[in-house]
Amino acid sequence: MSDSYELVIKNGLAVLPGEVVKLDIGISDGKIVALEAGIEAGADTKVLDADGQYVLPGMIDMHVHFNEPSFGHWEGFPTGSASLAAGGCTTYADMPLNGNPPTVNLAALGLKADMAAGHSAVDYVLWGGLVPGNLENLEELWSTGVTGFKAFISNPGGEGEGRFREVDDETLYQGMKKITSLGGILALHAESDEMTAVLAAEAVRGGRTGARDFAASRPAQAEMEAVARALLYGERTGCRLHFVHISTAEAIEMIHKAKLRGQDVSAETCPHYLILTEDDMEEMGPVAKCAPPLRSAEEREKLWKALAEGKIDLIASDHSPCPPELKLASGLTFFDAWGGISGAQSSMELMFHEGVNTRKLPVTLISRLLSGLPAERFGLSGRKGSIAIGMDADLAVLHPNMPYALAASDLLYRHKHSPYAGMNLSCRVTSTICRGSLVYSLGQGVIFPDGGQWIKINEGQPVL
Ligand SMILES: NC(=O)N[C@H]1NC(=O)NC1=O
Ligand SMILES: [Zn+2]
Ligand SMILES: [Zn+2]
Repeated sequence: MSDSYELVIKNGLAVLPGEVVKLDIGISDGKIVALEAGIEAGADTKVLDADGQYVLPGMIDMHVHFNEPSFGHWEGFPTGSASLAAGGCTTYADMPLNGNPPTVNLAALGLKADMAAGHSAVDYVLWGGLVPGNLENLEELWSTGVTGFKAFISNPGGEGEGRFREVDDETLYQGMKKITSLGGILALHAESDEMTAVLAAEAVRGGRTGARDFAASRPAQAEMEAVARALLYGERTGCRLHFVHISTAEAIEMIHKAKLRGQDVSAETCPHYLILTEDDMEEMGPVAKCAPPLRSAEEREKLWKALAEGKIDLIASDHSPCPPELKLASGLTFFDAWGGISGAQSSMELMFHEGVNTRKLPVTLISRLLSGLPAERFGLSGRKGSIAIGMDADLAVLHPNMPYALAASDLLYRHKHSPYAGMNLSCRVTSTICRGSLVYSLGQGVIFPDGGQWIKINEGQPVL
């Protein structure tokens, strides 16, 4: 029996659903096949000694922008996925923007899938988009295996003819009806375009173009108004909803109340809203610009409280990279600079560092937000998101006490800028395993750069 394992991870603290147990993990054919103390490795078995380290389910990052096709010079599947492998992520979801053409019909999905195939270090799923004029394309996207649909309620920015556009209210409503009929789910960037557009224009007209002016142009009520509207439409259409990158506890509370009323809705936040503040945005400059913007330290504390109370469903990075000149070129105001934070490589370390080591939250809670809950919400939990017999062997080994200063040169992004560069972290991902293959180790870097597979959510199943 022992010879049949291809890999055994020995002596680690395995983060199982609800408990942490010191045991060995036996892996065969890319699956977890044994969970017990004292597994014996055969002569041909590779052994990874995780003594003193946590073995977590690999992160499932439901929100990255890798920018292909056409904007691979901003990021790309090879570099983006390598950075995720180095951060303990084993499955990610690529957004239908900021590549061009955006993923809003079958042809564009095919283009993106071709660019990803053979170029990803870890597994992935792909989002389709809901935009004005593509209602008729949602069914073909869904039946081909997209994980769900993404729409913007505010202007997504970006470049190029044919770029992704925000939805008008009628498209949002009709889109929800259609997605309900398919059995799909709609992810929303929820900020009021009315409010943000008027406030931004006023600020720019008045010459108020600094970091704090940008933050003031996208206030909490812009997020709350868009969440309220989408919840209303969701209630009337029965559409399953997922709110991406929620930045305020008030909006989390609105979503939580909708859940209690019986709505099928989930809320995501990102490490940057839990770690950084508006003060950091002013100090660091556009490298820390994102939308919704970073908030006050007080707001950040309220978000941690909501997280500890179980009101947040999942953590995702919203890695939205760009070339440095779009952040830093001389003459760019804060409003002109690209809005998006490069952070995907650091999500697990940041959440462990701040959530577990500093704030003393349970490892099982943080792990569930990074892996278990996203898997359950997006139809992956039969294969991924937890450490259990029969699951894909998607694992991250994390040393809980390995202080290091994150250097720009550690970042595997195509462009090595991030608000986290220079930060002192207390813990470190030392190995990442995807379907039983070691894809990253601290000593060797990214090892298996092209083995990731597209996990088609709906493949082979009739569209409801
Ligand atoms: N277009 C795009 O990626 N926008 C993202 N960036 C950001 O900071 N928030 C977003 O929605
Ligand atoms: Zn967004
Ligand atoms: Zn995004």
